Amino acid sequence: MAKPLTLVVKIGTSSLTRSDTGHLALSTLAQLVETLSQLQRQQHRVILVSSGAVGVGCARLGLTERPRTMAMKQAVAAIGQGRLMRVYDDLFTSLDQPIAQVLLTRSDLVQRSRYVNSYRTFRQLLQLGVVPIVNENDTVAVDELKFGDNDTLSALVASLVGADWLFLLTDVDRLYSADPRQDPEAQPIQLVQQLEQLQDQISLGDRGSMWGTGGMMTKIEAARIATTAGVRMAITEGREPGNILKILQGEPVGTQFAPQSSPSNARKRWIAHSLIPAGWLYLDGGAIAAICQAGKSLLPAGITEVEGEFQRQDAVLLCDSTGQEIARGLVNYSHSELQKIQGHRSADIPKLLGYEGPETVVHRDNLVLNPNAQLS
Ligand SMILES: Nc1ncnc2c1ncn2[C@@H]1O[C@H](COP(=O)(O)OP(=O)(O)O)[C@@H](O)[C@H]1O
Ligand SMILES: N[C@@H](CCC(=O)OP(=O)(O)O)C(=O)O
Repeated sequence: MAKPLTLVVKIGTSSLTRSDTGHLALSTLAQLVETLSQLQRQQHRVILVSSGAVGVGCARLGLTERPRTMAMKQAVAAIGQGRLMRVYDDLFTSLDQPIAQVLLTRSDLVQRSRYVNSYRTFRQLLQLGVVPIVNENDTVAVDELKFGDNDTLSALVASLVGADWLFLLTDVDRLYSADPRQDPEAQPIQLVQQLEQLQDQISLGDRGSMWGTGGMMTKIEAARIATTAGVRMAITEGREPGNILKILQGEPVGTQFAPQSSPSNARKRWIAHSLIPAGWLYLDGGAIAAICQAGKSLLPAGITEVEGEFQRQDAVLLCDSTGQEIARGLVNYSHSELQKIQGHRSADIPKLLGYEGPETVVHRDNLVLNPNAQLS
């Protein structure tokens, strides 16, 4: 038997619902459930990230377009999520496959203790042979702390659990050089080895289908998060969930994205992808060489400028003089402390602050090089 893999599968609203009526696409859902149950029986660990709460809620209320206000979106999602889970439970139960509902907000992945807790819950569910079904907790999420779209959420979940594969099921069969709905000349893209090369090859329509959010833009962002966390990714047709099996057998179906790095440790993945940076530290050439080439920690002497308001242990971006991101990490000093010690030797910290502090501003264990390098 093939080695058991951890697989995250995301299905978008455009595949779950019929664009003509807004009703659930039951045959797609049934095939998806069959495919995931089969993978589970083959000992793979499967997580489903399912959109659709807003779409299903709208259909329930007979709304003909996506709600615009936050309160309406949250109310509609509350209506749709329960109905969606009921359909999943009926379908999975008929194949004897237990499921669980996991609703996450961005803050669950920002705070270290909640991130670790979420990881433990996923691990336990997978050990129990359960398929967790994940969605954003739309009903309580606030604008500043929203994933915003489930492409990003699914990539962060894949990074959290250290998945082998992330599959994005959508209403086009793959990524094209341009939106195929608008450009009949759009060329299919089969394999993406390096995300930065993609930038010159494609143009992305700025919106998705009528009910989807984000279009291809958020799928490319998901690819950046997943592949830099060492996860392989594929974009494929949602109406053909069996494509997942074909891709796992090595068939060139959909668009596949090679991992950009070997998987880093879980703490570094958290720093790189889950945290929301609160400030910027601009570095001189010596500091950049020390952290990039020699793998050293960041010392106050190499900082030329501090921007933003942040506290100790917040996440910050480390940039060169042009603002280009070099790395990101957890900072040992607040912005006001750093303004006093920037450009100085570590030995002078007690004199400048009036109290002892760590020698490093960002310790190398809390520093991740170039998490965004692929798109910069
Ligand atoms: N370069 C591109 N290649 C393929 N599809 C694209 C591209 N640019 C934009 N799109 C659009 O993205 C849509 C899928 O995104 P979206 O509607 O958000 O799906 P989902 O609900 O699955 O997240 C497609 O229907 C397609 O029209
Ligand atoms: N959390 C929202 C999904 C948001 C979203 O990303 O939708 P989609 O682009 O269809 O995957 C919902 O359940 O309706």
